Amino acid sequence: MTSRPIILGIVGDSAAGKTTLTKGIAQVLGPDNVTVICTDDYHRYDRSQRAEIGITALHPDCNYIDIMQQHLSLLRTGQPILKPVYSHKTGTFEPPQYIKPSKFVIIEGLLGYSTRIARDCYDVKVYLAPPESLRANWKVKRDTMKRGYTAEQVLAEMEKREPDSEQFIRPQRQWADVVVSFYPPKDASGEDASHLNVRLVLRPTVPHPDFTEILEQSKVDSMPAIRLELDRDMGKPVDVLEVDSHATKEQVSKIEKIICNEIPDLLPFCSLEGNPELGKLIGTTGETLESYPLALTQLMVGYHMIKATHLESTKAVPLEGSRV
Ligand SMILES: Nc1ncnc2c1ncn2[C@@H]1O[C@H](COP(=O)(O)OP(=O)(O)O)[C@@H](O)[C@H]1O
Ligand SMILES: O=C(COP(=O)(O)O)[C@H](O)[C@H](O)COP(=O)(O)O
Repeated sequence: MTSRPIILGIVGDSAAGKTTLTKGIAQVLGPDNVTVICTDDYHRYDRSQRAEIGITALHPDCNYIDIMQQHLSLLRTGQPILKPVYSHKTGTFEPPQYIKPSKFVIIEGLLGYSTRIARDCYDVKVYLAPPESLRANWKVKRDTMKRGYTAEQVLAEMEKREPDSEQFIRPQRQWADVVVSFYPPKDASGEDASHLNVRLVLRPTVPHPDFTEILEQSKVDSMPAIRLELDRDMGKPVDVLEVDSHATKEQVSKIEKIICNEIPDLLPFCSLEGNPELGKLIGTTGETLESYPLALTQLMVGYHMIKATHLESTKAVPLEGSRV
């Protein structure tokens, strides 16, 4: 048991898939072990005030970033918070909620990495970056089905938000340890969620599993379903792991082994054998979807969270003679 919660950040634009990935990871780690916080609750203005002022929810001035930061720092040290509550249903605020952090805390939202103090609170930072066309489809589908907007209203809102997306949301990609982009394969006719590939940008800000074997294989085979390349992201060197939707169970299990060999207690949480929830997600219409690219994404995030737990428990044991 670590002395403080392990904090995962999931940041990205509206409808980039933050809530979906958060739910999947919470399911994989066991919902009772996870506290989820959505930073939309820190909006400074309600929906009608925003319209009146002419500010979008993506602008830092439209959010209590200072209070979000304070709460992040409290959660990191295991302390409770009294969190504001924003309702996407009514566009107004509801009574605050008392929240005590569990073993793992997932903070998902638009501006989670916008300040250094906030960034320093996370153990693992993920940024979601689907292609803009896919995000627009996801947003139209979700906001028309679940948030009461028309498709025209959603598209007009996206256009209005674009300058703030460019200035405040997308630059946060640079702070992520892992950038996740689900994308449709080139030959895909639609955007069936079970057929999306994933591209994982792995920054050297955290130590990733040793994928040398995959790198060697990628040099020999032409376009294997799972491949690793050295690349650059925002100008900086990174590893890129890509998983195609048609990867086989054997190929996925091979990666799983590489990851779990290093951290055996990942197995019950994160292997296809050990956890039937891995790689599953609930689609917009409530349907259950299953995908290996999603399973490996959840596995990678789980790996970093469990690893952070180990690092923390090593730190928590004082070295002999270190007490004064
Ligand atoms: N990995 C994914 N695969 C398939 N569909 C997804 C995925 N992530 C998100 N979606 C779709 O996009 C919609 C918006 O995702 P959501 O998680 O609500 O985004 P956010 O929380 O970033 O606003 C969801 O309703 C779902 O239909
Ligand atoms: O962009 C988002 C964030 O939510 P998400 O990342 O889940 O899309 C919402 O549009 C704002 O919170 C404003 O809400 P509203 O639409 O209620 O005015």
